[in-house]
Amino acid sequence: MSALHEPAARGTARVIDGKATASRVLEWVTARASELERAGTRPGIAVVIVGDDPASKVYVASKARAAEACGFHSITHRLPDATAQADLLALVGQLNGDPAIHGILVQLPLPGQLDASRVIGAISPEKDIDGFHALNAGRLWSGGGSDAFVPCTPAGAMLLIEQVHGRELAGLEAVVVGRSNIVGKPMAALLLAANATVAVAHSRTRDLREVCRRADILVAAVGRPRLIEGDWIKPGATVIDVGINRVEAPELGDGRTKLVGDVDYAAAVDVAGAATPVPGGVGPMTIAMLMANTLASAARSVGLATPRFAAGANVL
Ligand SMILES: Nc1nc2c(c(=O)[nH]1)N[C@@H](CN(C=O)c1ccc(C(=O)N[C@@H](CCC(=O)O)C(=O)O)cc1)CN2
Repeated sequence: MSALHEPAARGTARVIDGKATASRVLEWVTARASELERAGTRPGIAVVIVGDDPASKVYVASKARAAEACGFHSITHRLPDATAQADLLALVGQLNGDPAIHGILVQLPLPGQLDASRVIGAISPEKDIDGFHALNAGRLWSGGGSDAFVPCTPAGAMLLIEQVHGRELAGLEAVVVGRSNIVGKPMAALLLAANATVAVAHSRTRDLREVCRRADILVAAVGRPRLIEGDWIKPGATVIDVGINRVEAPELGDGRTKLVGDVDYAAAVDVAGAATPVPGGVGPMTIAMLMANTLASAARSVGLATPRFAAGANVL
């Protein structure tokens, strides 16, 4: 085992600071965007939100703020809850043809009358900064990574893993708990592309605890508050918590709530070598990587190579 892969001693998990890493990515994007604009292309992003989901409204506002801070041209389309599929598809079609827009994103989840996979399928793959279009998913799985837009949450999680292990994960076992198209599956593809040995576990996996205990890198993305307990974690493992669950917090009084991940963080830090907190771990990386994907799209639209941010190994 190389020095980079050596686990920390029990009880001393390093905190992987997603907020700080996201700031570094955003600074880097801002600098590259300004160079691109000086060369004649200002990156443009369009965010579409349908309905009034409170969390979605917060995320969309954060995306618009980040885009403006990066110097992008940014527009947000807010559509009513009862929007018809045809109207949403018409808007996507219009944005596909707008040369000032390099990245299009439709905030999920969508109201029940709308078919998310048809809407995602209507976004031009060259403007699909979420990386959810089947063509980009296929490119990711078939190793055509340089042309693919990689979904933002897994791409951000990989940058956090890179800080602990570097880019080469050969010899390490990774377990991804969760098999969504947005996180679990692309996460597995990225870990595999970095040469980790990858297992994807889910609600029907037999003896999930034992499967998790094999992991040198454990990624939790199931949306079940504190599902992963301390004794599910291999001592010294790197634990990446993608879950963002709002739970009641009686200790705060006044019926208040708080965010927790899919991992019991207090227990995990006693066992893991490194771990992401919630909030402040993977979450902030999602928006930073969205800005990086928009920058990449704008660069590609004028035939330039895709600019890439490198996190650097063992910088924690
Ligand atoms: N079209 C998309 N829809 C959704 C995506 C997505 O990537 N594309 N992901 C999530 C929501 N999301 C971005 O859209 C998102 C979630 C969480 C965070 C974040 O920064 N979380 C913070 C806590 C924020 C809080 O206090 O509520 C953290 O974890 O520290 C950013 C973006 C679903 N929909």
